[in-house]
Amino acid sequence: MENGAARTAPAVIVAIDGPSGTGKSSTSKAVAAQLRLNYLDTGAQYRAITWWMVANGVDTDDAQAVAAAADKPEILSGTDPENPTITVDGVDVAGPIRTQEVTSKVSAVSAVPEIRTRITELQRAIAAAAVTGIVVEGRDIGTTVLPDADLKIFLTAAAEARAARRSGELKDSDVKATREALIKRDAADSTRKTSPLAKADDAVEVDTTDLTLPQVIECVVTLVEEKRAGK
Ligand SMILES: Nc1ncnc2c1ncn2[C@@H]1O[C@H](COP(=O)(O)OP(=O)(O)O)[C@@H](O)[C@H]1O
Ligand SMILES: Nc1ccn([C@H]2C[C@H](O)[C@@H](COP(=O)(O)OP(=O)(O)O)O2)c(=O)n1
Repeated sequence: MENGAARTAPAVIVAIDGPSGTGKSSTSKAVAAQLRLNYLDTGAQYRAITWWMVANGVDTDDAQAVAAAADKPEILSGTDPENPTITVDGVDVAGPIRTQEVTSKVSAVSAVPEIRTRITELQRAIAAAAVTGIVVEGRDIGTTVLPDADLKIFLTAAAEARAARRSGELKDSDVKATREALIKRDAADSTRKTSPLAKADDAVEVDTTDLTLPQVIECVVTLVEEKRAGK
C-alpha cells in the first residue's frame, strides 16, 4: 500500500443474467453477502409491478392499458442480501409476487417498453447509490441496464435440471408441467422486442447443470476477486 495509506476497494458492479432456475437469485444473494455488497433482484421488481396490475384490474394482455399504468405504483427494493425486501405502495409483496398467477403474467407485462423504461430507471438509481457495490440479477442487466458493469456472468443450465430445481420449491407441482411453463416463459423473455433475455458479448458463461450451489457461488466470488485484483 502506497505511503501506508488505507486503500478502499472501489465499488464493484456485478451483473448476473440467465434463464429461470439457473441459480441467479441464490448465487447473487450469497455472493453479495460474502463480499458485503448490496443485492438487487430485478425479477422481483417486474413481478411487483405485475402484481399491482392484477390487483388493480388492469388486463395484462392489453399492452396499452399496462403502459398507461406503468408510472402509477411506487416500487421499493431493499438491497440487504441477508434480508431483501420488496414493497408496492408501502405494502410488503414478497409473498404475493411468487403466486402462479403473477408468474404466468409477468412475461407479458415485462415486455411492455414503458414498463421496462420505468423499472430500468429504478435499477440504475439503486446501482448508482450502492457505496461498496452491488450484485444485480435479471435478464438484461449486462446488455441494457448496466452495460458498464465490472463483471458480467451469464448462468445457464439444462431445462431438466432447472425444472427439477423449481418443482422442488413448489409443493405438489409436477416436473413436466413446471418444465413446460419454464420453457414457455424463457421463450417469451428471449424473443420480446425490447431488451430480451440475452448474454452480453463480454459476459462469462457458467453452466450450472452439474455444479452444486456452493460451487457456483465459489466460482463467481473468485471471478469478482480476480476483477478487483485487476487480473
Ligand atoms: N447449482 C445448483 N444446484 C442445485 N440446486 C440449485 C443450484 N442453484 C440453485 N439451485 C436451487 O434451484 C432453485 C432455483 O434457484 P434460483 O436461485 O431461484 O434460480 P433463478 O433465480 O435463476 O430462477 C432454488 O431452490 C435453488 O436453491
Ligand atoms: N431484468 C429482468 C428480470 C426479470 N424479467 C422478467 C422476465 C421473467 O420471466 C420475470 C420474473 O423474473 P424472475 O427473476 O423472478 O424469474 P424466476 O422465476 O426467478 O426465474 O421478470 C425481465 O424481463 N427482466
